[in-house]
Amino acid sequence: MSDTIYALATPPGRGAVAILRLSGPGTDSALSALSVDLPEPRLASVRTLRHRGTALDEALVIRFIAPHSYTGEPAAELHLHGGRAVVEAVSLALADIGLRPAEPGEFTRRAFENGRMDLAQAEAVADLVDAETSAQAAQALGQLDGALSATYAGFRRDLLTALALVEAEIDFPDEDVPDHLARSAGPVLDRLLTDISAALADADRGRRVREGYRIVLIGETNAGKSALFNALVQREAAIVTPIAGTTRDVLDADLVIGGYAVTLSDTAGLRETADPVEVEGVRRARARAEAADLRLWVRGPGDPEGDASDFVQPDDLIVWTKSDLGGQGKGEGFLVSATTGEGLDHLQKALARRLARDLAGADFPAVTRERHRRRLVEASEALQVARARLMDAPELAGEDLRRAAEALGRVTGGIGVEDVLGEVFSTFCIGK
Ligand SMILES: Nc1nc2c(c(=O)[nH]1)N(C=O)[C@@H](CNc1ccc(C(=O)N[C@@H](CCC(=O)O)C(=O)O)cc1)CN2
Ligand SMILES: Nc1nc2c(ncn2[C@@H]2O[C@H](COP(=O)(O)OP(=O)(O)OP(=O)(O)O)[C@@H](O)[C@H]2O)c(=O)[nH]1
Ligand SMILES: [Mg+2]
Repeated sequence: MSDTIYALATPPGRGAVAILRLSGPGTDSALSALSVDLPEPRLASVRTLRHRGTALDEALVIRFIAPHSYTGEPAAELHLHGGRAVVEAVSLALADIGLRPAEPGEFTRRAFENGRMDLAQAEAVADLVDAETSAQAAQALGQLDGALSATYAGFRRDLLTALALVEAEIDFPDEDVPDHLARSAGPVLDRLLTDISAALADADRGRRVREGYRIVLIGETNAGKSALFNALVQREAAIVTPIAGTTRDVLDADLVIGGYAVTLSDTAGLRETADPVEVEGVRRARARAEAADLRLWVRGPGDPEGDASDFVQPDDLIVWTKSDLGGQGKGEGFLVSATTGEGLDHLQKALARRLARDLAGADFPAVTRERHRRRLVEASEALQVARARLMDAPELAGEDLRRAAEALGRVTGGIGVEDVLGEVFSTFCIGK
């Protein structure tokens, strides 16, 4: 049996109301120990909390009985007056009564362990608490609602159908014509492989929403990258001087464009140089540009005509700077001035359109974390091996399918292959 835990559910410090949350089998006795006459479950009730003869607060108490609580255990919330002394006194009283301060994430961990939510939903709780943009919140809420879990449940259903067919072939090999397996399990596996490849091809979308879309400013020294960076983040974050080679480190700033989280990076200007500090800066600039989701190729009026194919990609955007100096730009791209602000609005709108193009999708992404992507890759690899062995070595194919099922199962956690196989097999007739 688990112990009974407590934690402050609201931010630390002074506030109008502070909420202490309790969960575990000792919840009701803890309430009684605070001389609370137990309220009706789920009915907010005002009670005076006392400990060792002293009144601590007049609190709003909500009591939950198992399994109808967030954790699935007996639980309670103490809505206190949000003064530091009140919170401190009630916390000390709970510890004195024998409750233990919760570890980070422990309430949600208990909810997971008690089957109130799966692993992907538990991750969604963390994402929702961390969400700072509307897109992050919407994605986390969808995942909490089970959208990601449903995708994996679909994959597993197809996989287990194929596995059941393979197992049937192994158990009753003589009853079928030789190409039975290829005809029955083959198409199921092919469709699943196609669906998983599509999910992997789309794997960046969920990650870009959750972690932020990475935009990197890249170009020659003195092109005006740092001035543009400052204009976009609306503060003097980067040093701007007329000296070529001013920026050496990569400078990151978080911003929100069109409801999406963006990490914008300013980098060292690209040039051949003997200065070892700048050489390292240029190396970092290139590495960042390569890893980015979008590069803005920043070009000054005096920049040489260059072939940028080793650091920009076809879908990247070109920004011509210093339009106030009379330059018109030398081709396609956006014409801006960090000094006057000309063209910035236009550029920002184009960025918002690009974000919407890359991040908005009709379907909920199958991947919002690297962990999900790795499991999908694992499953896809095992499935390809299984597909190739289906005819000649059904026993081995069966093992590969189990490996794939396990990889997929780990995304949402908990469900063993055997459990679900039992479910699938129960719909089959004997001898079929
Ligand atoms: N005060 C408060 N606000 C909160 C939470 C909380 O725990 N306390 N939440 C926590 O993060 C979120 C809400 N999530 C919750 C999910 C389930 C249950 C719960 O008690 N479920 C029961 C009863 C459902 C019902 O009302 O019918 C159940 O599922 O059986 C409570 C909160 C956001 N707001
Ligand atoms: N008139 C004008 N000058 C600009 C503009 N943007 C940048 N400059 C000037 O151009 C020079 C170089 O600007 P930076 O932003 O430091 O250029 P950079 O690309 O970051 O250069 P490195 O860090 O050396 O790679 C500075 O003197 C800026 O004041 C602009 O829009 N208009
Ligand atoms: Mg710079």
